[in-house]
Amino acid sequence: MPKIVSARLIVTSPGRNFVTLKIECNDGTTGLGDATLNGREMAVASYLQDHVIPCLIGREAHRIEDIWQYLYKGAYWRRGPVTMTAIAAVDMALWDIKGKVAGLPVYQLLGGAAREGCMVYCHANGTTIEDTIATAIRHRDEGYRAIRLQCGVPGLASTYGVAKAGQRYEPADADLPTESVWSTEKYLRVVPELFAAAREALGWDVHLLHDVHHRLTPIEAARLGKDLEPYRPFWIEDATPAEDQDAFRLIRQHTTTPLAVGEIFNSIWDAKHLIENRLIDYIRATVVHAGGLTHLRQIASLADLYQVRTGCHGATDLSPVTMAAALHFGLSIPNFGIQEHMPHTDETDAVFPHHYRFEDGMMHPGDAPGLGVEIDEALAETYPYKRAYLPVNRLEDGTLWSW
Ligand SMILES: O=C(O)C(=O)C[C@H](O)[C@H](O)CO
Ligand SMILES: [Mg+2]
Repeated sequence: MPKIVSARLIVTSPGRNFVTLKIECNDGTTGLGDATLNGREMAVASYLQDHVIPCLIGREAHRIEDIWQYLYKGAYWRRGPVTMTAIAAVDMALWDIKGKVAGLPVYQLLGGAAREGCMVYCHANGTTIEDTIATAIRHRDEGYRAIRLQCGVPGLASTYGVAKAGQRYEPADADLPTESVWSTEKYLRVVPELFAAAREALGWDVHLLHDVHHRLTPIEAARLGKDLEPYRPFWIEDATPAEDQDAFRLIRQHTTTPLAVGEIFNSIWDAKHLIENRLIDYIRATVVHAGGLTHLRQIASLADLYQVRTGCHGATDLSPVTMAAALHFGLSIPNFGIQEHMPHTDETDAVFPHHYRFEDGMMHPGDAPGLGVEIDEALAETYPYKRAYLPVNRLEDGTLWSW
């Protein structure tokens, strides 16, 4: 049985910040786990460095469930994004090690392939409806079967999900948070127009998605859901902040547009009420922020009982280690729905060489033993950490709002 002899953190910023945990065993096997929490990276790094790593040394790497329980129950203080991201990093690294020792890709350890690949959705965004649709057409021609549409809102200087001209979309800004201005009224006018134009241009053979990003009240979200119904969206995401879980009951009373929630959830307890009351259709909790494969498996199993499918978060702040873990997971579970795919920069891909691949609208984790991702530590060292934050949002009168 391999025993853990060392664990260390690699913090690197090849275009954006990533925190990676590398665990090494006495037989020389190593495993990687993603510990990135956008805008709060160093909190997780410290949690791991100061409080988790000392407890790992000498443990049997194959005892994944026991180590998970030890870190969760043993901390006394349970749940929360920092704790659960730290536990997730350890969990991913241990599955990686188990796969490498077994000579099997992680999806085989999780039960084997339940489908040929994981359908992914990409992002099309633009400052205007026309730009957004031009990008969506390009993505459809690249083979994507599902596309998320976000466009600029006339009258607002910037909008969530929309890149600055000529740049890739990356929400975290260096140094201190930028402030953006939000108007629900202006937003609610443009989104139905975007979807009408998209169906006109793209037809009906491609899934269309949209992220509201926590900005609407329940009744406004209900109106958006109704307005989009004629265009059959695959889902609207984070239609209202999910701390208020009964709000989703109100949205449901008004619309059949499917609802996706959960990218900021970190535990099964965040998702239980929404799933058991059939208030959502897709659960977006991820490997990295929801306690690793060990815990996400429990969330997905609960969801499966209620015909809720997965739609895991996959923005660029989730490292290639998480992307690989998500694909092993998605390939193996019965109730996979869709996986978000926002390709990383070339710099990030060079730091994290990987085996996952995109083909014909689907992604596959590859068949390398373990997760199938490595880290080029020498290259990682050339990209030092840079403090960065997500923006904050205010209404036009200055009231602080959800971003
Ligand atoms: O990808 C999505 O659906 C997002 O909402 C992206 C988030 O804003 C981002 O991951 C925050 O770190
Ligand atoms: Mg989102």
